[in-house]
Formats: sequence, C-alpha cells, structure tokens
Amino acid sequence: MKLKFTKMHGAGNDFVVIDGINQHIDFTPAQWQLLGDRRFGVGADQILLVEKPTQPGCDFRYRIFNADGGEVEQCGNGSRAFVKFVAEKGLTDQRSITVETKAGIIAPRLELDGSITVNMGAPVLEPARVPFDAEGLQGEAQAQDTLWPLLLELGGARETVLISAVSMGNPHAVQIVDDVETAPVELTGPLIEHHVRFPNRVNAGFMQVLDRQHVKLRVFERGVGETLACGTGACAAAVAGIRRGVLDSPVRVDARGGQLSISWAGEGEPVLLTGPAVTVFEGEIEI
Ligand SMILES: N[C@@H](CCC[C@H](N)C(=O)O)C(=O)O
Repeated sequence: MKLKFTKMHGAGNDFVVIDGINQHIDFTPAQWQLLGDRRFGVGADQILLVEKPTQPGCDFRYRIFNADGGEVEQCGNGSRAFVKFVAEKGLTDQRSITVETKAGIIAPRLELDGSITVNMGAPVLEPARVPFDAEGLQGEAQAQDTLWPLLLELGGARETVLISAVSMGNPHAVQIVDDVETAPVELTGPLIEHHVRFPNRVNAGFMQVLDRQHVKLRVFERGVGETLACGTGACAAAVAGIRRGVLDSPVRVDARGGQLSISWAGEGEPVLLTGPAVTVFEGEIEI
C-alpha cells in the first residue's frame, strides 16, 4: 500500500505520524521497524498512530511504536506532536483533546501561541507497578523507598548506581550524575535498559542538577537508544528530583535537542509537560 505520513519532532525526538482513521493500518512489527529505519525506511525514534477511540469520552486513541517495532505505553513528546497533527489535519477543531493510550488517558492542549501542554497523569512510584523488582534491596529513605541500588556488570567489573524507579505509564530509571556530557550513557544505558530487575525493560535517564529548578538530561530510550529528548523521561526526572529533595517545581529540563518544562505539585497529582512540536515534512511510502 501507499502510506501517507507526516514527519514531526518534539525537541529533536522525532516521529513518523500516521492517520489511522482515514487509512487502514494493520502493520507487523517488521513494518513498524521499517518506518523507523533511518536507512531503509523514513527514520524516527517512534511511529505514532492516530486512531478512533475505543473508550467513551475520549476524542482519539494514540498508539506508539518504538523504532525497534515494539508497541509501548506512553510517549510525552509524541503527545504534543499528536495534538498538533490532529489540528493540522482537520481531524478535530478542539484545542484541548482527551486521548486514550495504552497507559491511560492523557489530555494535551494546543495553546494559541503554538506551545503545547500535556496533562500526563500522576506518576506511579510503587516498584511492582513500574514494574521494578525491588525484592531483597534496601531502598533509600529520602525518596520514600523509590531510590534503589542497581548493580551493573561491565565486563569483569561491577558498579552500583542509585536509581529512582518511576513510571509515567512507561518505565524509567533515573540517576543523578555530576556531568551529563561525560556520563557513560552509551555504555551503561543498554545495561540498565535490559537489567533483570526491570521485567519490561526500562528507559535510562541521566540527570545533572544545575540548580533547584533547572536540570540537564540525557535518556537512553528503551527500544531506540539515546534520543535528543524524552518527554516522559523529563517528567520522571523532575518527579525523582523533587522526591529526593533536590528540585522544586516547575523544572526546566535541557535535553540535547531542546527545552521542556515540567510542573508537579506532589504525590497523587498529575505531571504537566510543556514543550514544542514541529512539523518537518509530509510524505508517502510504499509499504
Ligand atoms: N520519546 C518518548 C518515549 C517513547 C517510549 C519509550 N522509548 C519507551 O519504550 O517507553 C517520550 O517523549 O516520552
């Protein structure tokens, strides 16, 4: 079939966005992978599929596929691209929409100045629901039992890093580092992603605290590798830093591809993610 798509990005985290309402889409993991492939396909960190909702009260269903072809629960930067896409394609005339995802309902809003804020819902901090296997580990009291020692095996060497386990619908392991530029993201990112204590794998965040409302962040994403920005990763990092007592809301997050802003009022409250979404080009591919 000839597939129509739109290439978009949010702070450099890039997407192939597909209208699955006016096109019949039933792809295999290999086809999702091909769309994400930067040499043989279009190229993207994630492929986002817009569908009709299955739940009452929702405007759309939002499905997310990582570049490795796997379907995942949530994507923060993608949700901003999503609301811009449905507006630009005339699929809705509402600026605030309610969107069904694998991880629950989110509410993105397209502001008149073009910025987008998304209510990402409340973070999940109970280890079993991240999911993170904390069995037999001693948590640190300062983060109310969500700061954990994670043992990494690097060849013959062993190293323990302290991580916060946070779910924003998708799982994140956030650690604080002295300098994100020299942090071993490429080396330890894959070890954390596939760590046995994360049964669904995990996104690995490396955060440098600049001041109480400003951090730098790099994320080695599950199913992709390092991306230029990760929206849910930024939410998880801000939540982890606030719970550890080193950050205050709102937090400005500098990623390699741009800036995001995160607000969180604390336990049980939703996380608000603000940032850009940009349309790059429209295309068609035989698939
Ligand atoms: N880039 C995303 C996260 C996409 C999904 C992630 N790789 C996962 O597997 O959970 C974001 O902006 O949140």
